[in-house]
Amino acid sequence: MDIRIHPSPLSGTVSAVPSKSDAHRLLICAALSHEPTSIFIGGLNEDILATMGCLRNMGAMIEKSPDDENIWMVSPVWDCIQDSPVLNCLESGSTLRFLLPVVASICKTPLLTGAGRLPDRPIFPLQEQMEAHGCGFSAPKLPFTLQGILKSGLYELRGDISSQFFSGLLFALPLLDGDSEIRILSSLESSAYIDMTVNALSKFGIRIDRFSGGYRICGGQLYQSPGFVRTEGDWSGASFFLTAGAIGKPVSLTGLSLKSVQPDRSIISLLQRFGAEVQMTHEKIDVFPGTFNGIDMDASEYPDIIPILAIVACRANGETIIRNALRLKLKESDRLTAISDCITQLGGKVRLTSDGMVIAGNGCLNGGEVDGFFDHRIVMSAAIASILCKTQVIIHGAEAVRKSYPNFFADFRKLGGKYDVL
Ligand SMILES: O=C(O)C1=C[C@@H](OP(=O)(O)O)[C@@H](O)[C@H](O)C1
Ligand SMILES: C=C(OP(=O)(O)O)C(=O)O
Repeated sequence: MDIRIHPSPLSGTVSAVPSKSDAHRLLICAALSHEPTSIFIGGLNEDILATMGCLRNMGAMIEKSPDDENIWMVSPVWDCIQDSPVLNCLESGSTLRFLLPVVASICKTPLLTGAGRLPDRPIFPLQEQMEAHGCGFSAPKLPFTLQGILKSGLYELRGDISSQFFSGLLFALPLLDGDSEIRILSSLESSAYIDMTVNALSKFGIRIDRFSGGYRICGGQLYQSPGFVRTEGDWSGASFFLTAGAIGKPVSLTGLSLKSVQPDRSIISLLQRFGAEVQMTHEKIDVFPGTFNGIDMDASEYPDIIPILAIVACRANGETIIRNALRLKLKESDRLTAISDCITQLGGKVRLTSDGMVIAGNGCLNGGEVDGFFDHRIVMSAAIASILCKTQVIIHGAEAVRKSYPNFFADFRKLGGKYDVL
């Protein structure tokens, strides 16, 4: 689907969509519990559906409540566990990397598969450690079958490729006989995503001990359902419209928790560093434009908001430097190449560096035709970039938004955005 946007500022209020990061975690914990759990998820997307589909095939029942279409009733996998389930992770890195160690702990010969760029996204550090702990892979990349139940023990992983390897192990290791330890080799990036996992696990009675070099996990723990849990609003999806408020006219977002541990809540302090004005209450967050100056930022803790921050940088005066961003190459697209291509096509100035990029902002962009790179965050960033453009913006492959935010263009229109589908 190609979309033509006629530039105009956005303004008004939208509600945050549910966080897929939170939903994946709550669904997995619920499926591993010994009692049913009801989960409030205020809307689905393709990645959440991928996790639901995999858990169903492992043996969980996941059904919409007859009383409320946003409540999903999850019955444990244990009631109907399958020996050889097929797990189609679609394009969801989280689904694959979270469920790999989990399914290897409880199913004998699962088959895992995926779509889009997923088979080419790295799993080798996790794979190596799983192989060293009794689990064989039929192939180095998707699709593959696993053989042999995972064993407890000492796991050693680099911390600078994906935090999702750690999250996956933290879901699985409490289920095993015997205690385990995960040691972090190298610096740990995206650490707040692991905090999100530890947080979700604690809601289900699972204890993880953090020490300076890693995590200690007692084996033989039981997931205990809290009965009902609620998925948080998504700071990552909200970052696009919060940015619209910063670079255009005021925008408000509802449904976001100020106490959330989601790393992408950093969008607020980063927009403030650029010069935006932000007012926050428990009900809503209002973002207003300001005088923007370029900043120097480290991308290692919040990789998913870097594409939209690169667009903010085009609005600023002077240079913005983005450092420690190499992990962006390992996402749904090579996001460093994709976002710099988008900025260049729209008439902005950007250059790639050895670990990120430098953007020379001058307040506005021209407009033009951009590729969405089959990547939801690139499509949404390009749509928000149109606010800075003088002429129309055509985005190819705009349907990629369904991965995390299927109603993105409906909310864009609700805020006054003007587009037609070509
Ligand atoms: O744990 C999670 O929910 C996520 C972790 C991050 O991945 P990496 O740790 O691979 O950077 C992030 O990019 C992804 O969108 C979601
Ligand atoms: C990278 C992302 O997700 P995942 O790794 O789960 O595919 C994302 O949503 O930006």
